[in-house]
Amino acid sequence: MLSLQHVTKMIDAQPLVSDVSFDVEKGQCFGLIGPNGAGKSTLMKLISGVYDTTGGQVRLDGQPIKRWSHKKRAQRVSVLTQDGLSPYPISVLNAVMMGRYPHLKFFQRESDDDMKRVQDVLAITGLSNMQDQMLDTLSGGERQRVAIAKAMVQEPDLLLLDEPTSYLDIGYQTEVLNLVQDWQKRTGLTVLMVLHDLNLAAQYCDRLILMDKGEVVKEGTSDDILTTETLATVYQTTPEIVRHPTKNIPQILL
Ligand SMILES: Nc1ncnc2c1ncn2[C@@H]1O[C@H](COP(=O)(O)OP(=O)(O)OP(=O)(O)O)[C@@H](O)[C@H]1O
Repeated sequence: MLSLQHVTKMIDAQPLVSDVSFDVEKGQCFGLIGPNGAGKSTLMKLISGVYDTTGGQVRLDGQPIKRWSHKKRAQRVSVLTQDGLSPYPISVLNAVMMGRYPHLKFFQRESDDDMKRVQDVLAITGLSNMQDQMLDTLSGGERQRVAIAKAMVQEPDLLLLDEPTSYLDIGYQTEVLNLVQDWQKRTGLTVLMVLHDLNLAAQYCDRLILMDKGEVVKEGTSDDILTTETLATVYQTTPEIVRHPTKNIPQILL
């Protein structure tokens, strides 16, 4: 579904991302992990089309996304960042409705069908009773939920999340990731997310890609990646690895 082939990005003759290749199949959730400055956000910008690649290609369903129109990209790829939606004084309903815009023609008004999709998503995300509330009166966690609802009504094939849980307490962290996971299972959505929390990455991602200095160090399951030896090669620490008592996945202790 998503295929990166020898993707490289240079800025001012500095390689920010070097020769990165990997494939994500439809319906999979991949986690992008690695230390600060590893190139994760740059890679996300290359995939979403914010940056052009200096070398190599990003393909979606076999087609180079570089050649896609902005509109087509907006219909198929949705991006969620750590900040969620900015706290503008617009209602939750209107903010979520904006997710339908890539599907509307110029000056076309939202149809009853668009409104139904929005109402369905507000119900799924538990936002129905907040739909008239203004975004700038919501907490960061609530705004992140609105951002997910907006992404859902966009009905993308690929969801890119760049540290979606950074500013959230543990309750909201699991809420946001559970919402994404339920959505993924319901629709076959493909997900690529940057996470600093390696324990959450192990719990929510099918496979992990460990990056350092702009390169992929290793790709594999959480069992392949979350080992003391592998993590010690890129993080300046040697964590203990334990098994999650009920989920049977590796978890780290510092
Ligand atoms: N526009 C830019 N111009 C020059 N250098 C940049 C630019 N954007 C990022 N960099 C540099 O590229 C490197 C990778 O940055 P990037 O933000 O992709 O890393 P990251 O893995 O997402 O880091 P973090 O986990 O800290 O968010 C860093 O050294 C950063 O300073």
